[in-house]
Amino acid sequence: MANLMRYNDGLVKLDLWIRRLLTMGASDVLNTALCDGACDVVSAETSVYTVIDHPAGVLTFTAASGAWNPMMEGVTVPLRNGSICAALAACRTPLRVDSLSSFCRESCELFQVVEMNTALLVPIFEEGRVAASLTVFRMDEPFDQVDEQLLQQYAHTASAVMRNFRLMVDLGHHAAMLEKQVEECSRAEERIRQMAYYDALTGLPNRRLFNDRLTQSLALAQRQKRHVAVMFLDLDRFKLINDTLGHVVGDRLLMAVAKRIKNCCRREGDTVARQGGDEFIIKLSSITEVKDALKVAHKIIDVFRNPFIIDGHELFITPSIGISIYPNDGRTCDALVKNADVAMYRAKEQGRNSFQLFAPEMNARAFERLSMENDMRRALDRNEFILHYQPKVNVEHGRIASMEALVRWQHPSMGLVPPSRFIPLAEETGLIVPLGEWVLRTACRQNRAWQDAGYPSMQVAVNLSLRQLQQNDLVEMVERALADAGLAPGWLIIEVTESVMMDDAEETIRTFRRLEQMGVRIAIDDFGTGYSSLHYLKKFPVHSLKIDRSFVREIAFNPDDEAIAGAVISMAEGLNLKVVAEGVETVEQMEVLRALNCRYMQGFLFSEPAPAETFIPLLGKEAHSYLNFTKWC
Ligand SMILES: Nc1nc2c(ncn2[C@@H]2O[C@@H]3COP(=O)(O)O[C@H]4[C@@H](O)[C@H](n5cnc6c(=O)[nH]c(N)nc65)O[C@@H]4COP(=O)(O)O[C@H]3[C@H]2O)c(=O)[nH]1
Repeated sequence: MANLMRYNDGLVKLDLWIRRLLTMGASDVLNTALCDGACDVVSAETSVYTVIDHPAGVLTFTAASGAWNPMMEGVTVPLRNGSICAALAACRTPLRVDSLSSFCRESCELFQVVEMNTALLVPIFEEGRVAASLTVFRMDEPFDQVDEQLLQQYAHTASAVMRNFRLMVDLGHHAAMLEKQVEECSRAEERIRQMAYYDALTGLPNRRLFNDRLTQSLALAQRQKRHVAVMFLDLDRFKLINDTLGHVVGDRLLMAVAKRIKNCCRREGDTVARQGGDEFIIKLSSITEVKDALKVAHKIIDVFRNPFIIDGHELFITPSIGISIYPNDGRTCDALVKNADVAMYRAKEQGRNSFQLFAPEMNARAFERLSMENDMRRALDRNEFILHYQPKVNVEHGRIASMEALVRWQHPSMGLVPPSRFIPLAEETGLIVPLGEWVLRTACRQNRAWQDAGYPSMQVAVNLSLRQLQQNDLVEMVERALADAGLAPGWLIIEVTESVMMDDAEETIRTFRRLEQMGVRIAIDDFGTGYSSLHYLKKFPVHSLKIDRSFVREIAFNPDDEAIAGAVISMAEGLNLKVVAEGVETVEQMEVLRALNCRYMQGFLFSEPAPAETFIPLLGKEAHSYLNFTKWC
């Protein structure tokens, strides 16, 4: 009887605690009922997560740094006396089991406490039956880093534990109860561990487990004076595959990629983890010198040479890898991963499908990027951008057929900066939107001014980036720019790369249709470098396509490039599209292209992009006599 009273007393305490949570606000409870005799559980460093499973729903509270906030206000339910089913608490600072146990013993000293590896189970009896159970899980992560799915799994486990308890107690299996319960909880713990430390899609360790292992390897490497390599791997153009072929194919590709990478890193001490999205991180702790890490990087690049066959699609994808080495490139997990990431970006800039070792200058580069971003924000107001124009020539008679406007930045200290150095940053930061509008307006105005000055009328092409294409009011912006410049829409060509077009193909088709209805012409830039989806090509209202420079470069002596260019030209003819070959630098290239029936060409052979003043003579009636190719004309 005394026991029962004590149990009931405990239950009332717990109920009181939860009632206080509901009525007083959590922070007060924190300092009163919950902390009662258990201050070590809740400190400024501690996050606590509580789930009370109730027949009418789940009540959830979160706490970070000691402040409690209701997380899911919508599901707050009133609790009836004695209807508490389960509670769950998670602490940010790793708590030793015995300190948790003392917390429970002290605050609910009358409860029977079952200790497990990382959890405590506190059955709460009422009149000889299990009325509730308090399940306390220990977690090593701050609450805000624990994902929702995992927390739900905890809540689910807590209530499953309680149900089993009730059942077993009801059946009178008191003796076996605790043992079975521990077993059940261990299995649940294993499931939770799997979710907490492994990536659900690929089964690889996740970032959390990776950090744990890296921390251990670094401690060992420090004692043994050895190296540890960290690699940051990002798949090139993965998004394109995801967007064109769908997430199911994308996911399967990631699984296959994970397998191949794992096969390259099989030594003891190697860990391949998924960082998220299409990013992987790798730890190699068995290396004796930097060379060993480079060998592995080579091996990884090599295993990507063969295509991945996913759902009947033959997919080619390449990785970009950045490598940092302990202790030279960093002594902590964060520093090593960050520097490997910086090196990975460098690998991407260098043309993808490659790896880069971290070098301290790269951080200087990151700093340079930051100051460049700041400069760029001011550059528009200061009129530091200028346009250069490059002719597209009709090689049948040597006259300029149209021109392309290419932006440059006249930087006060760096001089003339080419677009390759600032367009990607402008895209990343969103500055491309105002900059792109400036380019469009300036090119339209310039074209109109040349027409007014009596030069032969011709189209001007302007490049459009992904960010601009995603603008809701893009069509209206183009319309306004044309109207303000007084230029008829037919004199404007919008150039968009294949990959940008495919980012959201259906939306692009809608936008292009509206532009086409307005009279604007559309060209596909860098054709052949993206997915070259013929299915879509037919659907896009485009008027011309530009054969990418990479096919033109070796066309005079590489039969494959010649065959590709030939195929593109005949296909374009079939679809009634104009073809422009980009990057024509030599007479030989021009001859091969001409033999393939390509009439329009652009490249240094004819003229480099030039500022408006220098471009004017090319516009004259005698245009061909000003072009470089008069040499062979
Ligand atoms: N090696 C070689 N290169 C040649 C030859 N002929 C022309 N080029 C270069 O090829 C690029 C053609 O432009 P793009 O493919 O649209 O590629 C452009 C375009 O994607 C982007 N870009 C330039 N201006 C703008 C702009 O106003 N807006 C946007 N969104 N992108 C722009 O920057 C890229 C690079 O522009 P540029 O440096 O001006 O580089 C230009 C041009 O200078 C040649 O014979 N040989």
